[in-house]
Amino acid sequence: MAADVRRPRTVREAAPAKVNLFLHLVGRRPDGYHLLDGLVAFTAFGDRVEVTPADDLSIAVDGPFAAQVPADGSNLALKAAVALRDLGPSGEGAHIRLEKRVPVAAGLGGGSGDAAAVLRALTRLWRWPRDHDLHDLAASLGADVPMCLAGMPARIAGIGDRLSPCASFPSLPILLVNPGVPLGTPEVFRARKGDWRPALPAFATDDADGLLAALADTRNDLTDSARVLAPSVGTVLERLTAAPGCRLARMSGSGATCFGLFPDAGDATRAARRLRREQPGWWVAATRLR
Ligand SMILES: C[C@@](CO)(OP(=O)(O)O)[C@H](O)COP(=O)(O)OP(=O)(O)OC[C@H]1O[C@@H](n2ccc(N)nc2=O)[C@H](O)[C@@H]1O
Ligand SMILES: Nc1ncnc2c1ncn2[C@@H]1O[C@H](COP(=O)(O)OP(=O)(O)O)[C@@H](O)[C@H]1O
Repeated sequence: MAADVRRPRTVREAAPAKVNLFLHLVGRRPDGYHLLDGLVAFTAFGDRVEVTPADDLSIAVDGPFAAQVPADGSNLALKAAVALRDLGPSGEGAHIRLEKRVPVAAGLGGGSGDAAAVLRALTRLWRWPRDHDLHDLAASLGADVPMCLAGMPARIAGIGDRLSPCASFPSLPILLVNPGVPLGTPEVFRARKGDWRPALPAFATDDADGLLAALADTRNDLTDSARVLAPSVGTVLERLTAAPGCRLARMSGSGATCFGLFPDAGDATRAARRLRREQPGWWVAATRLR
């Protein structure tokens, strides 16, 4: 029997939620973009992307947060597909199904993660060489897209587009909590006041205790401006800080999602249950770093 050389009918890719474990602002470029020093990691929780062959490019969005994102050419997932197709020789199409499970404008890199997952999925569907370098294409879609394309824990520099992957990383339980207030990234950067910091030297991220100790000397420099725009960020941080077993409570990216790191998964699950009961309007997800 001849080998099956047909194209795959469906390719699925995860779009994990991104978490900024710390985020320091170290300067500003003439074009207004901020220079960052940070540590980014991904969670076992995220959106899901599925691509199937089609003549043209199209997208359909479902899932709990589908109503909050456009299902047209302004969706970053479809923009990524168009940019990739335009780079290739054959002008192929695909239908994209996006399951939107991550809250939108939430500091979890939702749109960037979707764009990165579409790039991974389509290069598989269209059988592009595995080593094709998509960094510049990803960077043209957004500062966060290259880190989402790499999809691994990394120190970040530049405007977030320069990555130094971490050699090893603990699979710590993490609780993600969003107070249900969308926060626009440009508005939060614009509202930020204060000086620049020097970039930190590299530090080890091999085990939970070492990582938590190193993170104690860091922060998210966008927290104060996010709190001014969305005071409920402060309430979420207070509740996470008070949760038994929470070793670090902090905002991710430009907010408003905050996270708690818990060495014990049982503590994270119990805190999630309590917060869901007491704050039914909040979005709460207990997951792990990966
Ligand atoms: C803040 C971060 C931290 O990881 O995450 P999110 O809160 O978006 O998840 C990112 O830097 C967001 O990256 P991303 O959302 O891809 O940004 P872009 O679309 O390129 O830029 C949106 C706007 O944010 C501001 N921006 C973004 C990145 C950066 N290093 N400096 C900036 O000042 C600029 O005003 C820019 O016009
Ligand atoms: N696939 C997508 N997922 C989320 N947001 C998207 C997407 N495509 C476009 N957007 C738009 O991008 C903006 C930022 O959303 P998102 O990427 O979730 O936030 P953040 O940058 O805070 O992580 C929103 O205003 C949203 O309408």
